[in-house]
Amino acid sequence: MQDVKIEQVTKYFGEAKGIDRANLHIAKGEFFTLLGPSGCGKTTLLRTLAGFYQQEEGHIYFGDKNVDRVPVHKRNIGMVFQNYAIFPHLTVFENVAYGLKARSIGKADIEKRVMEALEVVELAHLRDRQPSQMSGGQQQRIALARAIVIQPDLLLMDEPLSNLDAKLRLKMRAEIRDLQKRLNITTIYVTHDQEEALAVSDRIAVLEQGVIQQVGKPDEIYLSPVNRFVANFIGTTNFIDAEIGRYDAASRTATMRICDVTVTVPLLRAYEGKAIYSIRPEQLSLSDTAGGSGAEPRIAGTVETVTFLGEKVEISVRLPGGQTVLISERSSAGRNRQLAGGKHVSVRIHPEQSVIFDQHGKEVLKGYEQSGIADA
Ligand SMILES: Nc1ncnc2c1ncn2[C@@H]1O[C@H](COP(=O)(O)OP(=O)(O)OP(=O)(O)O)[C@@H](O)[C@H]1O
Repeated sequence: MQDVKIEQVTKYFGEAKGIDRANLHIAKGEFFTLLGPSGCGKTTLLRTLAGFYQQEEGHIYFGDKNVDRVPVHKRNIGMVFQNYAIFPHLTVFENVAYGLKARSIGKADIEKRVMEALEVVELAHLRDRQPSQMSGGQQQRIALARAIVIQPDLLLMDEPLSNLDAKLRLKMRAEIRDLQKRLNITTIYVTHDQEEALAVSDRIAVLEQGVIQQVGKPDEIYLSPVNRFVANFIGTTNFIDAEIGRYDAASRTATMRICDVTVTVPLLRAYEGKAIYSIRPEQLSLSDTAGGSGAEPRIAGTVETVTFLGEKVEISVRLPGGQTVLISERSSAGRNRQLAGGKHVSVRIHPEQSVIFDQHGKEVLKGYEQSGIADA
């Protein structure tokens, strides 16, 4: 097991940058996820780590060892791909044994190690089956067993659950997480599925167009996104137009107007003008009493739609000026049963739980954890 350091790694495809100056330090035993939309460079970074691609700039270290020039088969990496990549004409046992045979390991040792790996993924009883007679989830477990049987220093997984149906995906992701923790293998996992990333990872790097935007624990990424892209990509977020008024350097606060409400908010730096108020649907709430400021600032609005989703209800509300916000409430709140399109409500905007970005969404002006909100 190793830690992994990625320093200023850049990989071009012709003129285009697949990965642009990536810096990461992944700890021993960590479950680390590369997350981002299609084409953001996740696979490029993973393949560069594996040695399938040679970076044009920067360095990669496994532990203290620089692996820039080390070929794929000498990096001691276990890999699991989306399409399983198992051999259909070999049995389960033979598939898992394949990588060990290539390493000229003795027969008895191969038998022992393959069976141990198959025990880990709970497939030992199916050792003589052909993969074609097995389910997608089982085939992916064969691929996992094959990846771990070589006792890799590093486990790389590229969208390993994408070919599975939704229910199996949930089950397998819990299994992968559990197995990774038991074996304590440093793991780098690629997905475009933010919920999956939040559920399995110790830490996540969010990428956009080849550039790492943010690295953090799942809750940090969710609650304290560093820019509009991350806030938008992870979960659902409301972006409400806001206007920052006078900044008071002594108290490091400014007045902020959203629709017809003005509050005083702490800011990280002096700023005036247009801004973006970013808040999650579950951080907004509805109030029966109409409009106004007060200790809990509220904006008057009109319900547009109410969507029942089982344990929660999503309510979209049109605010003065025409913007629509999404509010999520527990179904058991009961009250939301009486909600219907056209009803006048007021929305509690909970400024203390918000993040405020500059007008371009590039910079945080107020973080989630900054308190000191006052009625203006
Ligand atoms: N072999 C290649 N030749 C040229 N361009 C490539 C190659 N591989 C990737 N790219 C480009 O590099 C960028 C990053 O691609 P990459 O496959 O790493 O993205 P990704 O985040 O893994 O996407 P996906 O989730 O769709 O697999 C994209 O713009 C892609 O078109």
